[in-house]
Amino acid sequence: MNNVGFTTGSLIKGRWTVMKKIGQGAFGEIFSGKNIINGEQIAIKVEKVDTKKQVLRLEVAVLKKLQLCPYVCRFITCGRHNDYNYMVMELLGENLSELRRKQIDGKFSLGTTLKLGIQMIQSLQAVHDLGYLHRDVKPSNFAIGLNPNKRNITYLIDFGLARRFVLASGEVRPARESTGFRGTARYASINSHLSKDLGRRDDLWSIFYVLIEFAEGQLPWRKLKDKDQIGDMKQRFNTPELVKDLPPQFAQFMKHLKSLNYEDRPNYLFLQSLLNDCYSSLGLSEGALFDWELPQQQPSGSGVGSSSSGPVASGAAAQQRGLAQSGLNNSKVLASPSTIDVEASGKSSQNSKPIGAENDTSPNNPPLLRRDSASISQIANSSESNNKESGGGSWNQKSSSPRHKQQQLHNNDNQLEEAPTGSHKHLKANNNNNNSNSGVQSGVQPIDKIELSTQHQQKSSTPKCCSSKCTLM
Ligand SMILES: Nc1ncnc2c1ncn2[C@@H]1O[C@H](COP(=O)(O)OP(=O)(O)OP(=O)(O)O)[C@@H](O)[C@H]1O
Repeated sequence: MNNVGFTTGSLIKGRWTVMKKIGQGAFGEIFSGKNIINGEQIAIKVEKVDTKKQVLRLEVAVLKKLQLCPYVCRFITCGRHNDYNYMVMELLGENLSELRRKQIDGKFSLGTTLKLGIQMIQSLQAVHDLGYLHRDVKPSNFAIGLNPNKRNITYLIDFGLARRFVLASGEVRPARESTGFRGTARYASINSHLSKDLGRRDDLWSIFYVLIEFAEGQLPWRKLKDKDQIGDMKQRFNTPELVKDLPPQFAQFMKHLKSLNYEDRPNYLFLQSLLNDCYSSLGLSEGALFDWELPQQQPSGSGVGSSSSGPVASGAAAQQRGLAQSGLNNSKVLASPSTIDVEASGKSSQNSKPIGAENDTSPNNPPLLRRDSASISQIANSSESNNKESGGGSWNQKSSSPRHKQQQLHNNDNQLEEAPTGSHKHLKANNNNNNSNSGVQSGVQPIDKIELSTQHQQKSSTPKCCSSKCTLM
């Protein structure tokens, strides 16, 4: 992309100075920058105004509506500068694809994988409960916080392929007969390969594949480029064989996903409980550090999130990592988990804090959920499982998380992962079949219209900072 108008030193609206390019996606470029008035570090996503398939408008619309979710990147403002539309947002740290590639053997420890899985499920649940599908879940679309005290929080980014899946009535939109492929080939669900309309289950399938890659360092179809071949291989591996080298909870995870129909609400709590149980069986403490917080895994400084997580006691931390990597179930080794946390991270209040109740989604208490009484089978059989969805918009708006309060106050592994394919970018032959069997149109234009036409209904949750300024809106 010829980025005239967005070069280092450019000043946007007299407030945002552009620093350096930090990301290149299929749909635009991302720059780091700074608010010259208050010094806040920011990220700016830009898209040329004459780009054939513009997605920033949709992304802004979705991101604004998701601002109450503590696991979604904070939106700051948007507008137009020279020949570019831009969106200013919170600057995050490295994405999970970059972090995985920095690990020994290109994989995360099982402990880190499980904790990431729990956070990722929580963020997707929040998005779904607000009535949206993400449709491009992949490691590079999750980034950790930039500040040292947020490097244990994973934020979902990139809503360029998001889609509203509920009608104004709150019911799930009827599935379209054929929609074409949506997402990124490596992580897309089999349904996407089959051109089926995507539902909440499909975002969870992508999380499932992501977690396998995190834990094993690879997926069986990693070397394939052709999306149809990848789809074929996913079908072949659509059995517990895919997770035979992982703890049994992964097979149970898969079983639950397989049980879901298009319109079903996944049992997010059950899936998190599985990961939580697996984590407990490793004997790791709730406050255990993520792999990148451990001393030998400090970022090299090349990424945007190169902050240190504080002083370390390398022996304890390395021991923790070794245990997690090996998957040993030896709780005695970690007999003093809080000591390890305190020594290793220097931020004990956060990492060694007991985790709250199952529905606690506080970002400062993110890694695990406590399952005190209900057994997994009880949870699986609860009313949350396989219910027919009756409405979205149930994100916990009473969240007392600091992030939530803050929002109210002021409001690539891309070569490896491949670029996303979706309605915005690859309007392929399948679009001929995009007519809905329900009369709901498909493709980017109708989706945009739906997104934008629903804006006013949700205005109360829209940050004030941009309501009048956003030329994109
Ligand atoms: N707020 C942010 N802070 C820091 N880095 C970011 C931020 N937003 C995006 N990035 C970086 O830029 C990369 C690309 O961003 P994004 O996914 O939004 O663009 P895209 O054009 O939609 O990409 P893709 O084609 O991969 O879907 C991300 O993987 C991430 O590394």
